[in-house]
Amino acid sequence: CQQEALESQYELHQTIGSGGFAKVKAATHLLTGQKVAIKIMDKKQLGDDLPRIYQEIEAMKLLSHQHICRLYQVLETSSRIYMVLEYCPGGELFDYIVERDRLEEEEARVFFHQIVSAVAYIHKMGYAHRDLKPENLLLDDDQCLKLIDFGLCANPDGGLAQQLATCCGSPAYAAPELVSGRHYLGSETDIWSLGVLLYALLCGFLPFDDENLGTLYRKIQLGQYEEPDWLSSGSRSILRAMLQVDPRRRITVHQLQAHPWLSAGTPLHIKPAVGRDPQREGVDEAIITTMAVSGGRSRVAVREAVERWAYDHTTATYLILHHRKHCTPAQGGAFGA
Ligand SMILES: COc1cccc(Nc2ncc(-c3ccc(C(=O)NCC(=O)Nc4ccccc4)cc3)c(OCC3CCNCC3)n2)c1
Repeated sequence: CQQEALESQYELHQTIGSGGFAKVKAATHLLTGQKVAIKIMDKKQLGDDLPRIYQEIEAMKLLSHQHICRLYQVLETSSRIYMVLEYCPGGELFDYIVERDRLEEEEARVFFHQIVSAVAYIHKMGYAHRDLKPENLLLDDDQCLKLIDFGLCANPDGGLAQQLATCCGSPAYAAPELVSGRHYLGSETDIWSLGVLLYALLCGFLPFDDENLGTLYRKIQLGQYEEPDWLSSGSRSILRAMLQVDPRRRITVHQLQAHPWLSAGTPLHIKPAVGRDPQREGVDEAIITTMAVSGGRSRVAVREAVERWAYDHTTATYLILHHRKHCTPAQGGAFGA
C-alpha cells in the first residue's frame, strides 16, 4: 500500500515546519540520496478544504519555475496526503533577515528580482499567491529564493470570506481593499504584499504594524509609513509604486519588472530557465538510461513510465536527477549522493 511505498522510497527525518493542517518533514529520497521536504496533510483535519488540496496539487504540476519549489511526487493513504517537494537547505528568508537586521540595497534587489519573476510567472499562469511573506520564501543551495505557498492560499479564484477565513494570510501583508472587505483582484493584492515584503527586506521591520488588529487595519487603509533615512530615492520610488492604497493606481507586475530600481545595477541572478520544464522539453535520454540500468528495466519501459507524469516514484526520481543535472554544479556517480 502507499504507506509501505512511502517508507520503502523515503527515509523521514525531523519536522521542519507545521501550520494549520500541514506538517513538513525533511526526508531522503533513498534511490538518489537526495534530500526532500515532505508535506503531510491529514484528510480529516482538512474537512471540506480537501478539494483545495487537490486543486493545489494540480496547480503545482503546472508550475515549473526556477524560483518556485518543485513538486516531485504525491502519495495518498486513506487518512493522509503526502506531497514530496524540493528541499531548500537555507531555510526561511524570514530568519535570514532577522539574523542581519536588514539587507543592503544590492542584496535586497537581487532577492526581490527573483521574487518578482516568480510572482509574474504565477500571474501569467492565472494564479494569485495571496500570502506573500518572508516565511513563504526559502533559500536553496545557491542562496537563491524559492517561493512556496505553505498555507494553501494560491488559488485561481476565491472570495473574500475564503481568503480571510481559510488563509492564515498574515494581516501585516494584506492590501487595504482586502482588509476593508471590498472586492479585490488577487494580482493587485499580491503587488501590495510585494511592497510590504521589499520594505521588510530593506528596513528589517514592517511598514504597517500594531498589535491591535483594528489599528493595524486602519494604518493599512491610510497607507502612511515611515521612510527611514537609509532608503535610497530609487527604493522609496518603487515602494511608493507598490504601496498605493488605490489598487487602480498601484504598479502592475509587468511595470514592476521594468522599474529602473530593479533593472539597474549588476546583472541579476535570475536562474536560467534552461532545463526547467522537463514535462515540456521531452525526456532526457541519458537520465532514462541511468534509471533503466539502476532499476534493471528496459529504457522503453522507463521512458513510458516517465512520460506518464503520474507524480509517482518514477516521476520523483526523474525530476530529481533532471534538477541535479541541470541546476546544480557537476556531482559524482550515477546517483552521486
Ligand atoms: C525553518 O524552516 C526550514 C529550515 C531548514 C530547511 C527548510 N527547508 C524547507 N524546504 C522546503 C519546504 C517546503 C517547500 C514547499 C512546500 C509547499 O507547501 N509547497 C506548495 C506550494 O508551494 N504551492 C504553491 C506555490 C506557488 C503557487 C501555488 C502553489 C512546503 C514546504 C520547507 O518548508 C518548511 C516550512 C516551515 C514553515 N514556513 C514555511 C516553510 N522547508 C526549512
